[in-house]
Amino acid sequence: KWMFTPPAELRHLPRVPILPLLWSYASGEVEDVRIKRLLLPFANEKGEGVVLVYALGRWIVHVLDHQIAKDLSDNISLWPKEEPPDAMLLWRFVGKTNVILSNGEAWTRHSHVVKSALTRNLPISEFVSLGKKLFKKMGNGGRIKWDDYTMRFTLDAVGSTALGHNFRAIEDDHSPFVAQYNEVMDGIASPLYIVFPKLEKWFPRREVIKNIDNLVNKFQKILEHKKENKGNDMLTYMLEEPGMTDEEYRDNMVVFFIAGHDTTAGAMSSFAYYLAKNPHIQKRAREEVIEALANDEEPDVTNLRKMNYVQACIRESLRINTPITYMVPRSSAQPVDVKASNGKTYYLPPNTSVILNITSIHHNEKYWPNAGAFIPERFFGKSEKDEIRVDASLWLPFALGPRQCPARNFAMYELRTLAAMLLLEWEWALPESSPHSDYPKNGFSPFALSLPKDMYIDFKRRTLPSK
Ligand code: HEM
Repeated sequence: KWMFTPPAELRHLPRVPILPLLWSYASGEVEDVRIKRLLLPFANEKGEGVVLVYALGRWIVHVLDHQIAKDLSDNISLWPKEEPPDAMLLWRFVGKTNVILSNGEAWTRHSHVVKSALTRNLPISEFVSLGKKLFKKMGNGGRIKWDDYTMRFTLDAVGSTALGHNFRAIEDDHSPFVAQYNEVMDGIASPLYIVFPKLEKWFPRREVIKNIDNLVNKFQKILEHKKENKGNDMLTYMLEEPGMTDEEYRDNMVVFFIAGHDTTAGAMSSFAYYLAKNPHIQKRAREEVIEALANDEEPDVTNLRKMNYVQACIRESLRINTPITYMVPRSSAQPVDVKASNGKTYYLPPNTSVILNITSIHHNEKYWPNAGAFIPERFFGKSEKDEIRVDASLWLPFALGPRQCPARNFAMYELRTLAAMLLLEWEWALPESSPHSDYPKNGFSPFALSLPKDMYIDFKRRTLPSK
């Protein structure tokens, strides 16, 4: 028996061959490529709905079958989120009592407050004004590092709509908040400490800890300010819901930042990328925007709803380069037999770490023929007007069941607003010899995010800069 043998209770499960996996880790391959190259072909060849994958010193069950994914997601009391390693510095930043990490009754309480804050208001006009700022910064266009611009846009979007606070990520290249936030996230995500969380105890990183505490303090100050100065933002709405401590309010605000900005930015980068690669799709989407806006100057909830094709392009971007590669591990205290759509059952012993693998479901040829191709028409029925309802267990960028993303409507409108504005005011193409010319190259992420990195795009103005 060697160190890569799974524990006895898991050995009955099909396991992805270890050598190609180790090679993949050693060569720094990103998650989405590894899934499409190793996990998915292995599972499909054997007709398996779950596979065992070795990662970070342990064996984890990945779910690739949509039926199992759905059953697990629907039953959140049987399948709570697993508690991640104690020592991780992430907890110092987000705390443990917030909507994304809690389970059971605590989760119900947090989720109620967060959902009601998110549904009070759809801030489309705020997205429009941030879009204008972004375009002003883009000047006359040229070669732009689009993943950086989308990140600044979504940071300001979540800052202004969630906290009612302007972090000046778009207008100020040296925004102190952006610099500090990035430094903290880079520190937390240091690969060495992710692989060996115990190092955090043995060799505490004082500089990183100081940065985190400073940043948490900033959020605390914003919270105190907000109590006296109510606005039209989620924090104000949350404060109107009783039953949370100051610490819990603050931790949930940090959660909004972490969950809300990279994900949406990645989706926006992918959207522009696929339309750059497919000029005919870009052209058609633009024609739709021009027609839907008609005499309106700006996107609003009514004209955005007329942009079915743009919406399909966004949904297809979220499928093909899904920002959250797979979900946070779940584990059940009880033994469970799970049943795949092909009838196979798998026995999962108590306390097994289970991961729902979104990328693998989005790239399964059985569900999505020609899965590697960007085809917005997948989301239409006979005509563009009759939008089909895709089975929610096959298109799951926002997850499934009670714990799916509470901000999916917010994020979709944020994406639709910027997409419409972009199509109206700009044309864009991928530079010749772009490293992304075959497929979008995502950055390395210890948090299972698949986000295009260093993605330069050439932009050309269609209209005069807005005043
Ligand atoms: C395109 C953008 C987005 C994508 C693809 C996305 C995707 C997801 C996914 C897959 C989950 C489930 C994670 C899991 O259970 O393991 C989730 C949860 C969550 N998301 Fe999003 N999200 C996006 C934008 C946002 C935004 C803008 C916010 C906040 C303003 C947000 C807030 C949250 C929160 C609070 C949760 C935790 C819900 C819970 O555990 O009950 N997300 N998101």
